[in-house]
Formats: sequence, structure tokens, C-alpha cells
Amino acid sequence: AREHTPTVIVVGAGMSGMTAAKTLSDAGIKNILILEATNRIGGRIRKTNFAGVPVEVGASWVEGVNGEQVNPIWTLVNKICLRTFYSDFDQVANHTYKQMGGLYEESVAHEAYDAADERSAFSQNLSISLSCQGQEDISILSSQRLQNDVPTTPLDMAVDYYTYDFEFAEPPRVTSLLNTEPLPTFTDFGEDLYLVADPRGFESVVYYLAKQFLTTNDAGDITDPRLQLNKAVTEIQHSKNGVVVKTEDGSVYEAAYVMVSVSIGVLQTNLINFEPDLPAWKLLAIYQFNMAIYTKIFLKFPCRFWPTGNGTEFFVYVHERRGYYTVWQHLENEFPGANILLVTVTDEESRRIEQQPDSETLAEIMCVLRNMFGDDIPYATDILVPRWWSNRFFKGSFSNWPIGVDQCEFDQIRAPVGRVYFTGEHTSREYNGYVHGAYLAGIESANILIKCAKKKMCHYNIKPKGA
Ligand SMILES: Cc1cc2nc3c(=O)[nH]c(=O)nc-3n(C[C@H](O)[C@H](O)[C@H](O)COP(=O)(O)OP(=O)(O)OC[C@H]3O[C@@H](n4cnc5c(N)ncnc54)[C@H](O)[C@@H]3O)c2cc1C
Repeated sequence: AREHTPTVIVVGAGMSGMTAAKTLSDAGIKNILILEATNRIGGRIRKTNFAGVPVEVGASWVEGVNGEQVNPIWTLVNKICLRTFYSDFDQVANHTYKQMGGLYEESVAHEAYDAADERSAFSQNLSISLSCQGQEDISILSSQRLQNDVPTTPLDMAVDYYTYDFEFAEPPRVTSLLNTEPLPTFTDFGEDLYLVADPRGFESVVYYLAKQFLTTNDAGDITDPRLQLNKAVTEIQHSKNGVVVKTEDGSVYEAAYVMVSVSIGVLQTNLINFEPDLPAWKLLAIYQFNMAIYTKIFLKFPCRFWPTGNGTEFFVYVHERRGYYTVWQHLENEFPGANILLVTVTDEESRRIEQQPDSETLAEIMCVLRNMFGDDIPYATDILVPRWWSNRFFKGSFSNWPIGVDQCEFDQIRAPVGRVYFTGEHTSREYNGYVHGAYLAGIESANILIKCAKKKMCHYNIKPKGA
């Protein structure tokens, strides 16, 4: 019957889809249906149990805190009193290990980190002057070449990796200078990062938002029929009269509008078939953007062999192969006595590691750790390797702004196509890649739809390239 037809179908129940749904509901559009492919909400914010400890395999930091504006995620995290820990990166130069073991001499290490800071400062100034002159974008690597200061030694490459790849999950060769230096997340919200480590998980911010507009039972579980889990959308038919959405299990839903919140990695595959095809300008914009891969490998040990105390949390391993198990973190502050280490890999290393058995990865890691800490250290008893890239509902970890995509093309990624609307972290112009980007994009995209649905203002201006 017509009255059961939702006004809006939201595809995906991560931070952006859930926020978009809540924004629609707050605006009086309560006739919605959220279709989520997996068996849970939260998407790339995901807690799991590892060796008895709740670890975050997806997002874990509130990035951008203590600045002029308040990061909206920081507000949410504090509202529900999630346990957070300030991340102190200041001492990492004192904890930088050579390939074959031993720490770098302090003066040598500090020189490398200072040089990286200088390169970064130069890049920020260059970026500002290039955009003032209306110049085309260049990569961060090109900026380093302009300074005649391209990192080439293993130490300089490791520090460069720590500076850029550890944030963007792609190398400076790929990443846009104009759109990342300086980074709005840090200039707007502040330079500090706080790590969420709470038994309820970072994902409880998504649950918190969901429960404000979806009905729950006495136990607090979401029971609202407007949220449907295990519903993988495989087809979206759209016309000027409405949309028809089909899921893998054979269900068919009709609505006036659809809001697609799946990652840009998913949009780049053919998981969802649009009927008719999305227009060329839209596809080109989607295909030009990047889905990066960031892999957090957790390791459990029978005892601790790494230093603890103030400033020891982060350490760097230098290897001639750039990005080879470079950035390390101990979780003693968050989970004292749990003896858990975290090593992060990205990009090509992530792809390689996702495809090999975990036992091989662990063997590589043990060699690295023995180089750093000596042959007597115990073998890890457990390893966790998240596989975001192989997962067809994610295809990576977060978007990264590559060179050659200008603001207008970026706008096209978010632009609606008829009755099909788009949201997700990759549609946040200032904060793509982040949880707060997903949240703010959810609000913005919902507002574009609301303007059309309620005020019949459906025209969305798309500027051509170079405008
Ligand atoms: C390893 C990792 C580390 C990160 N670290 C941080 C961090 O420290 N700080 C930070 O701010 N950000 C971090 N991020 C990024 C942050 O997690 C994301 O930007 C944000 O969570 C994305 O939210 P979203 O709603 O846009 O997308 P998603 O969370 O991907 O939500 C989209 C939803 O759509 C579903 N879906 C996909 N395909 C279909 C389909 N066909 N039908 C129905 N549903 C579908 C998915 O299952 C998913 O639930 C990290 C991400 C990863 C993976």
C-alpha cells in the first residue's frame, strides 16, 4: 500500500547514513528505511574483542581537538562519556629504531624529524600561494622536489611515511598538496588527537545517534523496522517519478528518494547497479577519487618487552623498504598489562598483507620486532589483521584526495543525480576521510534532499571543471 512506501531509502548505516537518516527524521521526514548490508550499524567504526580487550579495528581517534572550533564528534564522545586518551607524538624521535636494531642517536633522529617539519611548513606556504594565484594542483612529492629535499635515506623515508602515509594512507606522490596542506581538520578543530578506548567501542556514537530517532526495546536494542540489517543493495532504479531499490536477498523497495552512503571504494565497483547508469560526469568524478587502505594489525604477547612510561606510546621502525611495518604503538595506557602492540601498514603493504596468511604476516613482524628488541623476545600468541580492502562492502579504509581532482569535481561526487542523493565521508569537502567528515556530510546531504522534498528546490548547481 502506498502509505507504507518510504519517502527516503538510506543505503548504509555507518556514521554518515545514520546521521543523514536522523537529520531527515528531525526535519519531519520520518517515513524512511535504512538498508544496511552487514549485520550491524557503525560501518568503518568498529570495535572487536581481541585477546580479551576491546580494540578498534576501524576509526579510533577523534582527530582535531583543542582548536578554535569544537569537533562535533568530540562533543558526542564526551556526551556519552567514552574513555579517551590523549595521543602524545612528541617523543617519537627518541623512539626511532634502526633496521638492524638499536635506537638512532638523538641528534640524528631529531634532525630527520625537524627536516620533515620544515618540508611540511614549506608545503603549506606553497599550497597557500599556489591557490591564491589560481595555480593547478601538484602532489606533496612535487612540493618536496621544489624544495630540493626529497626523502631518500631509510630514516628520512620512514619519517616521511610517518608524516604523510600514517595520516592519508597513501604516499606523497599521490596526495594533493592544495587539498591537504594545511589540513582543515587540524586548522579548524585543533592539532590534538584523542584515542577512544572504551568497552562500549567508538561505534557507540553511531548507536547514540540512532537511538535518538529509532525505537528501542527495554534492553536498549534497536527494534525499529525502519532499520533493516543484512540487506545488501544491488540495484537502484531511478526515474523522475521515484526509485526502486533491490537487495541481494530478492527484496524490492520503492521510495521517492534514495540516499547512498556507501564508501567511494564501493561506488567504484559494480556492487550496486544503477539503472539508468549514472551520468558520465558523475562516474568520472567517482573514479578519479581515491580509496586508501590503512591496516591496524594487533598483536598479543605473553609479556611486555617494550618501554613504557611517558612519551613511549609511539615508536618508528626504519627499513630500506618504505612503509615496511614503520609505525608502532603500545596500548599500555589504554589496557595496562594486556601486552598488546599495534602496527599500522597502508596501501601496497596492506594489499599484500591482506592476501597472505596471518601466520606469514606474524613471522615477518616477529623478525622486525627481534631486530628492534633482540632475539629473546617471546613470540606473539595472537594476531588480528583487519581486511577492509578485501571486504566488498568497504573496499578500503577511507578516501584520500589525489592530485588532479579540483573542488568542482569533488562537488560532483556529492551532487545528486535526479532522485539519487549521495553522502559519506568522501562527500565532505573539508573533512573527507574522517568520522567528523562522515557526520557533517550526513547532515549536509540530508539538507540538500530536504530542500527538494519539502520546498521543491531540487536544482543542484554543478560548476564545470576549472570554474
Ligand atoms: C582502519 C581505519 C582507521 C580509521 N581511523 C580513523 C580515525 O582514527 N579517525 C577518524 O576520524 N576516521 C578514521 N577512519 C575513517 C572513518 O572510519 C570513516 O571516515 C567513517 O567511519 C566513514 O563513515 P561513512 O558512513 O561515510 O561510511 P561507512 O562507515 O563505510 O558506512 C557505509 C555503510 O554502508 C554499508 N554498505 C556498503 N555497501 C552496501 C550495500 N550495497 N548495501 C547496503 N549497505 C552497504 C556498509 O556496510 C557500511 O555500514 C578510519 C577508517 C578505517 C577503516
